[in-house]
Amino acid sequence: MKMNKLVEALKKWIEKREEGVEKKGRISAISREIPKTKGEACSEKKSGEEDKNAEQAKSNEKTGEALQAFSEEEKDRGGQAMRVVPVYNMMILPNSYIYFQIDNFRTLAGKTVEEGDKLLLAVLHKNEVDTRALHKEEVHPIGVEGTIKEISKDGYAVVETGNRVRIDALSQVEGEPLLLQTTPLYDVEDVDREEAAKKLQEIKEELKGLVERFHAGKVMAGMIDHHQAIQEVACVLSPWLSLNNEERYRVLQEDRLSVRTKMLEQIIYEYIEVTKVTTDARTQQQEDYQKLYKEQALQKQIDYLQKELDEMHPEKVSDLRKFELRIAEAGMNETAKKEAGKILNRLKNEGTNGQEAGMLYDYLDFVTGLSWKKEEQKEIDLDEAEKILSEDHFGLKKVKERMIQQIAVMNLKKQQSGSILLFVGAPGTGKTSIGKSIAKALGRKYVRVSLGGVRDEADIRGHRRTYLGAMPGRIMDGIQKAGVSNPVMVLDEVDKLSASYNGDPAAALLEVLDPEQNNTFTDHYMNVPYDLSDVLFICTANSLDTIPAPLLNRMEVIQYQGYTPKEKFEIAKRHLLRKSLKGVGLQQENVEITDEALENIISDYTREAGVRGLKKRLDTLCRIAAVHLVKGKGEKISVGKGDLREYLDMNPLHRREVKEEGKPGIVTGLAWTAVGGEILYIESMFTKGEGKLNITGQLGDVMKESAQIAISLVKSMFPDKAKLFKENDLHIHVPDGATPKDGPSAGITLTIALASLVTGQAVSPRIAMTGEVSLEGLVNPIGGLPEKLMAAERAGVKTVLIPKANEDDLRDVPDEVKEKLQILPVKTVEEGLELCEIKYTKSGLEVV
Ligand SMILES: Nc1ncnc2c1ncn2[C@@H]1O[C@H](COP(=O)(O)OP(=O)(O)OP(=O)(O)O)[C@@H](O)[C@H]1O
Repeated sequence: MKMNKLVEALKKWIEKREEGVEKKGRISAISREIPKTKGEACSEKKSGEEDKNAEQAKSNEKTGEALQAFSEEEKDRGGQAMRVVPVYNMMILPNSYIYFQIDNFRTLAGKTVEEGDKLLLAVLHKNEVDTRALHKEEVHPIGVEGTIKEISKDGYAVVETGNRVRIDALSQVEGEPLLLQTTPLYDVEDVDREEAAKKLQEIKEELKGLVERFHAGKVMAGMIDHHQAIQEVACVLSPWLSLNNEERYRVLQEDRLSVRTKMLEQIIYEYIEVTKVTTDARTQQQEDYQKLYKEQALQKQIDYLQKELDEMHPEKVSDLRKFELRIAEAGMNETAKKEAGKILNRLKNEGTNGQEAGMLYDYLDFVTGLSWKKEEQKEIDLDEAEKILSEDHFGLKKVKERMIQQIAVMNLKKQQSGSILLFVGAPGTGKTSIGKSIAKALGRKYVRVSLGGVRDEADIRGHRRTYLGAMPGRIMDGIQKAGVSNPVMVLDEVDKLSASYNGDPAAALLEVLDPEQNNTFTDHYMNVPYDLSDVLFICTANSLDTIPAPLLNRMEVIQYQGYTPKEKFEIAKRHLLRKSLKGVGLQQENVEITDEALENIISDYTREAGVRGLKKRLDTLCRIAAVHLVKGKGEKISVGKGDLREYLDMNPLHRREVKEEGKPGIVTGLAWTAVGGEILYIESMFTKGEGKLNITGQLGDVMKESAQIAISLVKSMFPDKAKLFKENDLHIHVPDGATPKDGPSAGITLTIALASLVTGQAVSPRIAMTGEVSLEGLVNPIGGLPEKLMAAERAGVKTVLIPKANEDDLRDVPDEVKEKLQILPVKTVEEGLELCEIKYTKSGLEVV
């Protein structure tokens, strides 16, 4: 903008100047090019003497008293009052035209400047100087005389310069023009004029070539043509020259015309070259930008047209295009987007019939099918959540309470996930299905991932794509099925994971569940990170024994105790029957099962801690009702206790009930199994022999050790009977022979069985017991107490001996079970013996 203004102003001025020259008679080109020599300057001075005298008089008049400031001597030496225009970083050359911005010029020269005013251009040493009180030391010794040729309305002042002068003295009275004393300086004319004219022409051509690239190129080229001397060109270019003040002054200082001309040539050519390079670079950059903008604009147009076409013919949208759209819209992170883009390009290059096309296609289909967007955090109404949980599941108070706590914390912390819960319990106790209700209560998608039998790390983390038939892992597969990034994911049967030579899946699961790492979980197949931090993980297991400790550490265990017959009855009435009816398309009124029949199904046709078997029996009854209905035998079937044998087509299950009568050496024990609690008998017997020990019934190492402890304890408690162990072989058996059993909790049962054997005193089969025993005879705590007590109650046991340390666990035992049992906590084997009425004296001598 500024440059354009300057160009305009210059143009006008040059036109005007040309007119003036025409009128007055053109100044010879040579005289402009080559400054006047001393002789010429003198002769010219004479010819214009009259005018000059008049001008001088006018100037003197203006300054008046200011002249007084010079000493008489100085006045004699030619001291005169003159307007001094101090300049800085400007190209000041004799016999040329200098262009000033008008405002700037007025500041430097004074407000009252007029066309025709004489002045002296002095070069400052420093930029910031108080020009109203200028001192000789502040200006360079050589200046240039000049006359104001024009003060244009366009905002420019033009000064025509004359000779160089040496500034001998300078004096200033504030508010008055400067007084100065100068001596004219004459150039040493040592140039060949013709040669100089030729060089000037060359420079002008070069310049014209350069300005052609500019916006106002034509105007500028015209102006260049009018320059009649190299110094004029240099002065016009002054604002754009990258020279400092001193370098500029050095040109002015030079007396020899040949050297000065060379300097100027060099300066101008340098300017031309630098400008060429920068404009070339700029043009290149502009071209690059233009190309980019053009490309973008074209791409936008293509996208728009493609979209229109796709909308008109959705059936014709190609798979590649579909992937393109899905990648753009999926909300993927940068890495995933890049990877998907790369694979899409490979697919494009390969073509749909290429060797790898199938694999590439599957990959894109998978990653673009995932939801990458973060789901919004929902505020969950606790009452509503509680209601949903209660509607779907009967009982399970502890689980529901814990879940409500979790939701409250998630609400407070504005998080979508929280602690990882591990539901442990017997099959069919509702561990998996409550996960679904939790998802419903949270208003989130539910997905179940079964980990049963997983042995390969790749099952969790996926196969690398280089494998033939590579697939994503089960976790990412689950996420894709859920279609959201924040589902409730139930990892079923984490206790059934096992390590193999293909890596440890539990270790991979650690990464999935660890909140520190799971926001960048990288499935090998996807090869890009995915944020799992919003997924609410719930794990289920039947037992804790096989879960690796590091994995267990990350979870909060919630035990499922198994249901009492009463609870099963309620579950069947409220939930299972309805589900079974729905499963076969019947209504409530099509099947009537009497309460007695239902109780009988629970007691005689199922033997389980959960309700899965019960559900199967109800399904059978509903199927029979369906056949009945379809055959037109009636709208409804009624099922009473007596019909069960026929309808269920099975014998009542053999109920493990306690024996009626006790026998020495046989004692009732309690066991915990993955399917709930069970009663078992420890049987012991002496046979003729020589002190050998026979253990049968598939007992594990720990249980065998418990038998050894029991023998040692009995020997020490009944020393007089110890010889029995030496003289006879001892056989210990635990039915069911085919079921493996292990664990230390049969310690007390084994000890009392042996005590009963050696003393010949029978223990009532209605007394059952559980507890680990130490060599000291102390009874230590055991696990699974609620299940064991439920089993005892089912089997008709009346009294149960439990370790004293397990007393607290009685809180988890249903009241109806506690009501039916006499539960006796014991600290030592001695107490146990007493309660079983085995006579025993501390000395061990008084055994009856
Ligand atoms: N408390 C309950 N209320 C209502 N229905 C229940 C309850 N407990 C279990 N069920 C029902 O029993 C069936 C089996 O439950 P589920 O599959 O959740 O058992 P699970 O504990 O996960 O078993 P597994 O350990 O074998 O996986 C489901 O149909 C479930 O709805």
